[in-house]
Amino acid sequence: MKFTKMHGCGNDYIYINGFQVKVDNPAQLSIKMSNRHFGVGSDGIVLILPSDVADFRMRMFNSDGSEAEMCGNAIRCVGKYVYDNKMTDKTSITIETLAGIKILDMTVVDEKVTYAKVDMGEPILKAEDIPVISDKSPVIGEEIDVNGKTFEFTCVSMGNPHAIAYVDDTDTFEVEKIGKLVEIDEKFPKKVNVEFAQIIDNETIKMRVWERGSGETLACGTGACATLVASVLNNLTDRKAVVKLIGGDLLIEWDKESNHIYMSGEAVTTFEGEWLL
Ligand SMILES: N[C@H](CCC[C@H](N)C(=O)O)C(=O)O
Repeated sequence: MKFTKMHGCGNDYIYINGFQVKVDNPAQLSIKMSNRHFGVGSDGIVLILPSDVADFRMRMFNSDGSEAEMCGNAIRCVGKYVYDNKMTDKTSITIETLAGIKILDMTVVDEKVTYAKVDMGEPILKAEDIPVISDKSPVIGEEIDVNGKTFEFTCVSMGNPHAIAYVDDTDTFEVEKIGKLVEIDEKFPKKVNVEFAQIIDNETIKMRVWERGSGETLACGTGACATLVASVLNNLTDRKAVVKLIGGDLLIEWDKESNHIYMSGEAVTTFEGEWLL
C-alpha cells in the first residue's frame, strides 16, 4: 500500500489515498504504521476520501488508534496532497471532517501548495458541548489536581476537546508528567488534548502540547486555535496572534464579526513509500 508522509510544523502523519486503496481497520493500521521503530513512524494516519457534501473527506487517527474529530495540521496537508496530486485544480476547497466542513485557501508556488489558511469554524465554549463534567460555561478556571498541585485550565472545543493552562516557561515545564495525567482525568470523559501556554506579548504565544492519543507532538493546529481562544477569554492576547510551537509557527485569528477561527501555516511533503506489512 502506497503512502505519503507529510507534516505541518513537525506534526507528522502518514497520508493514505482512499480513492485508490480501501483500509479495513484504520485504527489498527495507525497503531502499526505510527510506531517509530517497527513502522513508518508518525503521530498517526490520515485517510483522504470522497465526500458527498464537500470536495473531499478526511479521517484522522492518532498513533494509539483513536479517531479524532478534527486535526488542524493534517487538514492543511490534505489540501496540499489533493492539489499536488492533481485531484483538484482549485486552490480553495472544502473538506468534510467529523467536526464539520472546513474551507481551505491554499498558496501555490511552482505548482505545489506550500501554505494554507483554514476556516476552522466557531470555537465551542459551552461546557455541555465540551466533554467535561463541569457545569461552568465557558469553562475558565477548571481546577485539576495533578500530583498534589492544582492547575487551572480553560476548556475549549474545536470539535475536539482541549484544556489550556498557562505556565511561566514552556521550555522547562514537565509537559509529559502533567499532560499524561490531565489527558485521562475523570473530568474529560472523551479524554482531552492538553496545552501549556506561555504569553510572550499580546500577539505572541509560546505553546507545547500533550495530545490526546499521541503524546507530546511538535505542534497541534486545533490546539493552537483553542489556545488563542483561551488567551482572549482570559484577556491575555489580542484576537490575532502567532502561536510558536516546537515545530514551527501558526498564525491564528478569531474573527469578531463571524466568530470563526482562522489558522494559517505550512504544509510539507517529506517522502512517499510502500507499506509492505
Ligand atoms: N490528538 C488530537 C487530534 C490531532 C490534533 C492535532 N494534531 C492538530 O493538528 O489539530 C485529538 O485526539 O483530538
